[in-house]
Amino acid sequence: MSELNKKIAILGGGNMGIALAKGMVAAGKYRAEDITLTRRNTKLLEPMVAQGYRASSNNALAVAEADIIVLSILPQQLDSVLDTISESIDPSRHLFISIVTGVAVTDIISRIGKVVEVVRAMPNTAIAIQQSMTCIASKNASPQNMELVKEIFSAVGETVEIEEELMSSATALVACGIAFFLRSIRAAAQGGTEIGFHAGDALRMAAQTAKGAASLLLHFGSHPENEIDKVTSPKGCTIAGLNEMEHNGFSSAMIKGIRTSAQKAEKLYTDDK
Ligand SMILES: NC(=O)C1=CN([C@@H]2O[C@H](COP(=O)(O)OP(=O)(O)OC[C@H]3O[C@@H](n4cnc5c(N)ncnc54)[C@H](OP(=O)(O)O)[C@@H]3O)[C@@H](O)[C@H]2O)C=CC1
Ligand SMILES: O=C(O)[C@@H]1CCC=N1
Repeated sequence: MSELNKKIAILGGGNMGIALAKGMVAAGKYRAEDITLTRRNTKLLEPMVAQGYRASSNNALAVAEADIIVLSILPQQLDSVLDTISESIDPSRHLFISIVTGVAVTDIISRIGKVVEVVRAMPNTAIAIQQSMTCIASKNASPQNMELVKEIFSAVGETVEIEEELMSSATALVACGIAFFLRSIRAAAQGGTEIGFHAGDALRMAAQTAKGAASLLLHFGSHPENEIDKVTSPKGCTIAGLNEMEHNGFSSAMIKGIRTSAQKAEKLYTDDK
């Protein structure tokens, strides 16, 4: 069965569920009519229905009609959703993709009570514009299904396969990371406004500069310090600004924030029990 013929049920049509659905269709590999999004308040899915997607509040029916099931609910919503779909699951047919933070493959299997293939994926919100960084891991998926999941997420950005044990770290670095970089861009724009630019101009200038910095690393495959060395003139203003930031804990704040996020991600599901 080609990807274009597979039916997909995205359980949890919220921020990520919608972004994934849109990204998959925009990438040209999937049809909106083959994707069903579920949520309890289906009224909020009407704009998606207007674009050809299917919407439902019936998770069990959506699963029964699908080949691929994407779990995109919050960790604290997972158990009740799995309980409502367990009878509709056919392990010989269904492939599960879970983007739920902090939930292991074994957690899903033991809640369902059936040995289904589960691939965990950790994308970020840039999936909406096919610019996600998605980390993928599984303990029990076949190589073919791993390949299929990689293809799905490659259509909406870059992918990397990691050990499942590193999934919480991946959550902090790539999923939460979007917010961390956005906050640093906001801070740059606030600095820009203080030194003379209108807020809108400062934000555009900061965002394009951040894009340029990331693009340099991705284009040359270089280390940030190599690129920084090219900016910092001796006795210049860049090193003066950089050192002031470091004296105030810039790198340390980012490192500690990422570590705290990873620790929180690891406990999101279990702490809720
Ligand atoms: N946001 C992000 O950047 C990222 C999030 N994640 C993970 O992805 C998952 C989804 O996150 P996100 O999209 O941000 O969260 P949202 O809260 O936006 O989406 C969750 C959706 O699940 C729906 N939902 C809740 N209960 C049910 C139910 N019983 N049946 C069907 N749908 C239900 C909610 O709608 P309703 O209330 O109408 O039912 C809501 O639309 C989380 O596990 C998160 O940790 C992973 C990577 C990045
Ligand atoms: O904040 C959260 O818990 C989710 C998981 C990763 C990004 N957002």
